Amino acid sequence: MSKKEEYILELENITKIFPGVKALDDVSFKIKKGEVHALVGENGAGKSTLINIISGVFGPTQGSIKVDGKEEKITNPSKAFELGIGVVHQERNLIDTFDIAENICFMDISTGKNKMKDKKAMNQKAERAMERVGLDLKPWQGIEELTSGKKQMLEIARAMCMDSKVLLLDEPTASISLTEADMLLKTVKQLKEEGVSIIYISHKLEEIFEIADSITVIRDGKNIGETLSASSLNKDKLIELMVGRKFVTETYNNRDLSKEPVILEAKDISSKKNPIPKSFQLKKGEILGWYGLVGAGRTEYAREIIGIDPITNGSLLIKGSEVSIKSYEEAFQRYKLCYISENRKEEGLFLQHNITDNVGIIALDQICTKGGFISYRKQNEITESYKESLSIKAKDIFVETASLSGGNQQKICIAKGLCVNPEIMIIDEPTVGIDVNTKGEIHKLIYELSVQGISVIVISSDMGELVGIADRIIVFRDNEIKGELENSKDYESMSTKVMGSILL
Ligand SMILES: Nc1ncnc2c1ncn2[C@@H]1O[C@H](COP(=O)(O)OP(=O)(O)OP(=O)(O)O)[C@@H](O)[C@H]1O
Repeated sequence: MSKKEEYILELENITKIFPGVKALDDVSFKIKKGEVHALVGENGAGKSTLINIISGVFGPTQGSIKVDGKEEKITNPSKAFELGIGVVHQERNLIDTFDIAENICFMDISTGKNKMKDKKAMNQKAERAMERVGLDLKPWQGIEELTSGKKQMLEIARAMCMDSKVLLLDEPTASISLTEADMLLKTVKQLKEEGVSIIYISHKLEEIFEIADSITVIRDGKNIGETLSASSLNKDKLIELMVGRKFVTETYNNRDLSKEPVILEAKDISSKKNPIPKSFQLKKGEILGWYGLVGAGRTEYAREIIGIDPITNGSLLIKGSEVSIKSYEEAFQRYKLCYISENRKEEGLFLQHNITDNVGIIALDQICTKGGFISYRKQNEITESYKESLSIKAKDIFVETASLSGGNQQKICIAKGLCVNPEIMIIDEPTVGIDVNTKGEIHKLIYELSVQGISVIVISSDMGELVGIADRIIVFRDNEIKGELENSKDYESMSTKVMGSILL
């Protein structure tokens, strides 16, 4: 077989320099037809930059790309589409004013193949695409009301129906349910059988070992060694290659919190949106895990507690006194209760603003002078101190937050939460899309906050995460609390108990 036939995509000596940052430094790898090739590396290693270069979002500073043996200049996304390169980026790329079929057939519309004239054909194409990924929606439905998991699956369906020769998937399972993820992995395997080549990025290493044939490790923008066959590696070895040293998972021992006072208590609270009553207690300095699959109703419950969705029945007590929180502003200003959203890009940060402005907006009461002026000196001092204490990796505090890695963005969200001197923190999916090393750092941070006396609720779909750090775990399913478990810190026995509660 000639080289032209063997490799569908070849990246040669790709370098990308952003102002002040060398995101990629001489990266090369090749991918064969019908191969699943994983790209792994820590947050900020340069994986998404590579995906953006292959899909024509921006060009490389140096280096070349060959598609099917021929050198190509992929100067824009339409060119990538023409070459048979489909992509699902980390950020959602759907148009709210388009219905499902129009979103799925977007490239047909924008390249003039179907100028929305043949709606029936579009609907049929959308139905076939959705069936392929197990989405049971109508093609004429709007997309605004869809959950982020469904939107993600829609983008995957769209990329899959483009008849791509190469499909780029950048963290496709970060915000979808386990069932959806299973379906996605099955579809990836099926596409591979059909001869499609797939570049797959994920921080979930189990997935990598389940589907990848070959793996390229990127560290600080550089290739680490040659492309490796997945079967020659194990998880520990892969982590070592990613982080550049032996990696040891920190363990947090069980604590006796029986004498600590209850800080937050919900007694049978429910709302219009979520009428099933639920109760729990949170002690001072406790880490309480809320486990459940995506869609189990945990975020909705948190929204009731922080005053976004009004509680219609039951009572909420803070330090023993019944409270009625009317807004999130009241939650954090008056009750020192802060919430860190799972959706850091859309709800957690002003992405086009720098780090110090993101922190300053929350710390206004600390940085405003008596005359109402902002003290930028004070604002920068506060931001610098969080940059230091949370080990936020950025050139300086004036860097645009959009350009930072997911892990560093998450730390800025935590810094913003800390600005209100919280007594209670609810952190929703703290490590989605975060690499194994930074995940460890964030767990340590949460543990340290709890040792300082802050009570933390961690909402997570990652059982390993909760078994690692939580003192107790509450299990959610279908908007109900199905169980409450002391954490033995033994993963096997906790999984059995959690699954037992879910199935009850
Ligand atoms: N538009 C940009 N302007 C400036 N710097 C950027 C830009 N995009 C990315 N970077 C920087 O390039 C480097 C690589 O980022 P990239 O997003 O490619 O990493 P990643 O491996 O995909 O990380 P993650 O796993 O968090 O998605 C980082 O230092 C990032 O801050």
